[in-house]
Amino acid sequence: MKIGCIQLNIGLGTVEANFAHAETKIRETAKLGAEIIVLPEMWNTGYALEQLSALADAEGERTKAFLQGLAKELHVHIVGGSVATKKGNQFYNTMYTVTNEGELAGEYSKAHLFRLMDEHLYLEAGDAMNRFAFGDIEAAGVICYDIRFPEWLRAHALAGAKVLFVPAQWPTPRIDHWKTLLQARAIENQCFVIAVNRIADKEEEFNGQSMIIQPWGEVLWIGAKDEEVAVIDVDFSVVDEIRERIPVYDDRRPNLYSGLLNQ
Ligand SMILES: NC(=O)CCC(=O)C(=O)O
Repeated sequence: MKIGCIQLNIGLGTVEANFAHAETKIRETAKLGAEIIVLPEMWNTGYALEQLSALADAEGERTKAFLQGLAKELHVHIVGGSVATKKGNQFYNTMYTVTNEGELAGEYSKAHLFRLMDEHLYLEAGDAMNRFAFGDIEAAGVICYDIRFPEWLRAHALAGAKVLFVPAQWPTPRIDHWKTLLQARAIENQCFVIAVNRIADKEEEFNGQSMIIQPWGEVLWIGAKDEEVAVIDVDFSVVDEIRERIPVYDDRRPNLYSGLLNQ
């Protein structure tokens, strides 16, 4: 399966330019043969949180139509990163995934809000999981800071996900955390992790280094520190083989610790 990762350069609050740029890059990635395309976090607005009432996508309608139209036309599955949305009177950081037939496969609002970037002051947290499938590929999606919560990713793996998609806006000063956490989540859940970070000219420092990690922890690809489109071939069938080799899921002792986590 060919995975197209787009390390998008996102403008702060420039919604029209961001949509136009995303479209150009999605078309370019599809032309390179990608079968699944992945975008970064909050690509419509960047972290223009103070301007959400003017900029957020009402009920995600524009984003859904945009992604569904391109997915169908280009016959490519899209993990639509995430966008700032307004649902009812509240704002969210929402991921939409669509199949290559243009069907909405998943909708998820970030469950863990990142205080260091003021998300808790402007956004509401989502409270539902994000499991979906692209054909026979069982997948899940979480957003950026969510990767610091291993229980949350484990819950998605226990629900059947074999590939975890992680759109992000992860700043450069903590890029070592990013790399280590992603690798750990892949190894402990025996899943593929496909994580796409953004690029920025202004704002905080964001310099990509997106990653595709296979379930044994091997890094199959790491993105450049600049805007980049990459298409990487992955073989999802190794998940089952690795889960048989070290049967972590059979050896779990949930009775021992699930109560302890519930506090
Ligand atoms: N956008 C985010 O959730 C950033 C998370 C982050 O930087 C972290 O260190 O965690």
